[in-house]
Amino acid sequence: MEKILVNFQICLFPNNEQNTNRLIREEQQYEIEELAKSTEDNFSCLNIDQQAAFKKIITAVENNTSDIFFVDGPGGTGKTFLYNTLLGKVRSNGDIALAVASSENQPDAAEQKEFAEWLLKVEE
Ligand SMILES: Nc1ncnc2c1ncn2[C@@H]1O[C@H](COP(=O)(O)OP(=O)(O)OP(=O)(O)O)[C@@H](O)[C@H]1O
Repeated sequence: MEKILVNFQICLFPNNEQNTNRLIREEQQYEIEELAKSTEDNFSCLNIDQQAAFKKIITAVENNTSDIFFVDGPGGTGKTFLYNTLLGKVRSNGDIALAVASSENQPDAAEQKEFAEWLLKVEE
C-alpha cells in the first residue's frame, strides 16, 4: 500500500515561514564555509572505492535522479566516513540532507522500520 508522509504523523517541511520544524531548522544552521572546508579535507582523503561511490552518488544528487544506493563493506572500512563526506557536500551547497536510520531497539521500532522502508522503497 502506498504511504504518504502524513501517514507517519511527521512534518518534514515547515508549515510557516519561521521554519518551525526542528530537522529543517538544524539543516539551516550549518556554518557553510567551515563545513565546506572540512568536507573538502575529507574528500581529499577518500580512498579509490570511496571516491567512486562519492562520485556516483553526488552525480545522482546533482542530476536529481532519485536513485537508491546500497553501500556495503566490513566494519571499519569507511562507510560512515563516506556518508559524512556526502552529507557535508550536499549541506555545504546549501541543500538539505536528512540522514535516517531504523533501529530494532527503539520502542517504536516497527514504525521506524516501516518509515525507513517506505523512504527507501525496500521490500522485505
Ligand atoms: N578515507 C579515509 N581517510 C581517513 N580516515 C578514514 C577514511 N575512511 C575511514 N576513515 C576512518 O576509519 C575509521 C573507520 O571508518 P568508518 O567509521 O567510516 O567505518 P564504517 O565502515 O562505517 O564502520 P562500521 O561498519 O563498523 O560502522 C574512522 O575513524 C574513520 O574516520
